[in-house]
Amino acid sequence: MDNTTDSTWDSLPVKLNEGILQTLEELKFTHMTPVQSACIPLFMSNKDVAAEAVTGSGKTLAFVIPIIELLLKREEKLKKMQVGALVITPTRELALQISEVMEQFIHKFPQFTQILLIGGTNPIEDVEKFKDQGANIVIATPGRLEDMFRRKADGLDLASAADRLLDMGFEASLNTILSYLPKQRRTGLFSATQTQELEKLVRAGLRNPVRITVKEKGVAATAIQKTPARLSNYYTICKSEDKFNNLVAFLRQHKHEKQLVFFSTCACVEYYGRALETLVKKVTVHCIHGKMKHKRNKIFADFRALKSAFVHRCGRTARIGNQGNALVFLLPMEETYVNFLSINQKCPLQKMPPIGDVVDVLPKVKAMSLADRAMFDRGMRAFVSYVQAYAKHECSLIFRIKDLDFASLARGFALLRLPKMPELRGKTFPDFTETTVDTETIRYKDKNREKQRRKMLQEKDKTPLPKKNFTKNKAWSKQKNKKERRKKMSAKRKHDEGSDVDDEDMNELLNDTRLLKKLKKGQISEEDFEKQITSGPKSKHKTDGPSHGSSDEA
Ligand SMILES: Nc1ncnc2c1ncn2[C@@H]1O[C@H](COP(=O)(O)OP(=O)(O)OP(=O)(O)O)[C@@H](O)[C@H]1O
Repeated sequence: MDNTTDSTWDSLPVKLNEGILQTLEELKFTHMTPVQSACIPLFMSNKDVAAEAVTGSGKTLAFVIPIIELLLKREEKLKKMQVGALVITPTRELALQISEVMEQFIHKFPQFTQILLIGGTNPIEDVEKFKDQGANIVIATPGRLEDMFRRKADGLDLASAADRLLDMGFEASLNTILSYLPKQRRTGLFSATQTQELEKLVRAGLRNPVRITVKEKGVAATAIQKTPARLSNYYTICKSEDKFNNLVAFLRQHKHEKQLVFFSTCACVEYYGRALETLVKKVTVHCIHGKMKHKRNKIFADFRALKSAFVHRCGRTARIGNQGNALVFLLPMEETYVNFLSINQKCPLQKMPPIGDVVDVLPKVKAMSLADRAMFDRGMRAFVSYVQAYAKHECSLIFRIKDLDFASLARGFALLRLPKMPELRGKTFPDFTETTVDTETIRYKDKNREKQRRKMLQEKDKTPLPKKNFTKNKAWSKQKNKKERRKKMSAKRKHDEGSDVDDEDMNELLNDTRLLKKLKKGQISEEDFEKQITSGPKSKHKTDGPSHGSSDEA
């Protein structure tokens, strides 16, 4: 094992429980990894620990083992519903993985129970499960945990005896969670990278923590690598409009490997995921993103169960002993990001030779949008979300929204037309050709949805437009009258001291409003409305032309 130290488990200052040693032997984990040899003794001597170690470096056991050891050391035995340890992690997937590792180790200790509290299931079921099976170790995501804390009324008092680890990114709920935890506790914080947010959390949740930074074995202290040694990172440069074509070509050439494809937003996953299902034949595509409520856990389990080699993106990838590759698609103007990653994040990327056999699949994606309005909607949403995410990129010096080629991007998203959004307002895009098809005519494949859309369109047609639009089609001469009358009204206002509108004007205004209301209720026809509203001056200011005054207020 490349990433382990020379130290075996029995070299620890405090001997580990026999049950734990047996499991380690069964797993053939003979030596500790650096993060394990640093953290385990610290927890065992009752210290708080803030550890930063690369992904795949064995952080899970660095807290799972001490959790069990500390629970075993308790003088008072834990009652069934008494929480002795709490593990909080940012994602459901990570929670699931941790609970699997925990399970491997606690099955030798039947006195302990664990419960997984993650989203995607009914919280009531979790409450029932908790009451029924109890749980000494809770592994949770922050949202669900906060929800459970608040259920004190249901007879569940998680807060009374909770303990342990925190993770990043959910500051608000983590602070709430911290407020529920007992002051007397051991706390550890494990992360792959150090951020300011995390630092705040260390200060808020840990007491005089010992800080551990683990560099990979054999890597000089000056060039700490934050990605696992067995993960090779590649990048390729292509224009916005070529990105998806390149991705499809790459996936078609790597059909027999398991891949994780990351997009920048949930909406992009929804859109491109559907397109990939159609375009990369004989491959199962699972879409998974944060806005999915229910299916997420199952999809993740299905994906993990697939048997094939691995090609993955950095992050949850090259585990100890496993090989992983990552490939990132960058725009020409984003190439400086490679330097940034190499210097700031200690994450070097190698340039990959251009992908061969790239074919233009975008017309097929367009055809999908033309065939189903749901796909058309997805494309529009994906584009908008991408632009918004780009605008918010934390590295805005490199990812410059103002330099983004929207026309090329829209072509790459296979859009039929550009959406209306503030970022595009007032700009023209001669390099983007809209479809000649009226996109309003694109139908939903789903019959009910289409029926509903038609109904809504009809209703929209029926709804009277604001009065100013009614006058839009009026004879120009009348419109001119109106303009002049408005001008005079405003001149009159300037003369009038006190009230802007005199009684008669006010009456007219009220009368016009009444007419409009009648029209909206269908009590008069549009024709009658037009007639009455323009039917000669009632005003004392006869020179003003047809009575008016309510057009904008209506
Ligand atoms: N001492 C060890 N010897 C051999 N393999 C180990 C050892 N400790 C952990 N592993 C294995 O290494 C892999 C990575 O460990 P783990 O998931 O804990 O990494 P991690 O640091 O938590 O990564 P991440 O940041 O991605 O969550 C796992 O497959 C685990 O079973």
